[in-house]
Amino acid sequence: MTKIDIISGFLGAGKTTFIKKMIDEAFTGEKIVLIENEFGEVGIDGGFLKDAGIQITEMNSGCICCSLVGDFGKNLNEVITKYHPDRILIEPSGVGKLSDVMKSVIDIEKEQDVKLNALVTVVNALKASKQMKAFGEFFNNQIEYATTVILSRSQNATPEQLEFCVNKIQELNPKAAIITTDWAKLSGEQILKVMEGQDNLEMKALAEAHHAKEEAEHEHEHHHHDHDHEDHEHHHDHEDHDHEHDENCTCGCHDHEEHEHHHEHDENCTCGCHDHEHHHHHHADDVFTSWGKETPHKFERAKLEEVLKKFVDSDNILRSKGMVESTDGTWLYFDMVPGEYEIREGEPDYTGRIVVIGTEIHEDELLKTFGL
Ligand SMILES: Nc1nc2c(ncn2[C@@H]2O[C@H](COP(=O)(O)OP(=O)(O)OP(=O)(O)O)[C@@H](O)[C@H]2O)c(=O)[nH]1
Repeated sequence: MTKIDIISGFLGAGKTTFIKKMIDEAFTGEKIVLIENEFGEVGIDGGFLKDAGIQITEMNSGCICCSLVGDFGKNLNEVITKYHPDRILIEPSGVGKLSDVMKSVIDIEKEQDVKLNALVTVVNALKASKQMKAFGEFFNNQIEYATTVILSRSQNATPEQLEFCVNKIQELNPKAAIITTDWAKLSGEQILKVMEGQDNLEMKALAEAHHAKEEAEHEHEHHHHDHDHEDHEHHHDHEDHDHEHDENCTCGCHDHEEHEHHHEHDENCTCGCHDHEHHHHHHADDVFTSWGKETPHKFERAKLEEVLKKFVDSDNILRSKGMVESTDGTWLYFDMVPGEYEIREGEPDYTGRIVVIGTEIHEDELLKTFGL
């Protein structure tokens, strides 16, 4: 029996850092496969466990819960048949919906000797409330379906921030265990006990129900499209119907009251969706854009800092990471999430790689910013 754990969390929350800790401390002796889904085209994280004997499967250029859903199921099946691992860790892209990833695993449970095990969501304690507001559709889904929520950076949060964050999480999911202690102070074993100690039956049922509801609404939208021009009255019926369903919209647009008048107010919604009349669910691919570049360019460390500082201050860049050669011959690995960035030295890689993910990003501007 292979255990399948899903470690979700918004862009830059700390999923990879957390997985690394658990592999080092809690999964020793187990045969592990890590399936990593990076939203960006250029895989960055894959290299870090090369030497740890962990089998890594990277799926890039899209989201395993939307554009890559079929490939994901196939990949998962192959991994199980080929490696018969003790445990598969799935790290969905930061903008994946946990319920959709769960659904794919639940489908595989019916065919293979596997068990959907821990449902963990990593949340940045310093940014949770802002991200919840801005990207609710993706962010909240990851919290709603988790059985364990683990806070990253809790050591840097004020007591008020921490309490506020926990209250918000509990509003969305009163049942999840929430790990609020700085995870560096906890052993991997302690965390594993919490992760595996939660019953996930209810969450699985909810995820299946959620999926079925989305499918039905999707059908309904198609139906709506089909009848748009043929039958005017019918069209109006459906419009009213849309209004009735406003309160169920999870699009992350902040003002649901205004949503009732969505025809006039479309342009104010920040959800990135261009067509409110017909789309009540969004795919990450519609809302977030990722840009990736492989480059031999040598960077001054100061220049890289300047770029990352600019990103930290911007409203639309949500994540940047990569590794580049520096002008002094060392290699600079960098990570940026809203509010913070870090640059550290690392091993040379086959070429420099840069990823930027955000809501309104333009390739030509980014090339200019990086001096490429
Ligand atoms: N101070 C602090 N930094 C953290 C913590 N967790 C993650 N980070 C930093 O946050 C950045 C992003 O962490 P990752 O583990 O790569 O986050 P991720 O969720 O895998 O990010 P994606 O690649 O966007 O999916 C890195 O610079 C980490 O060092 C934490 O608990 N405390």
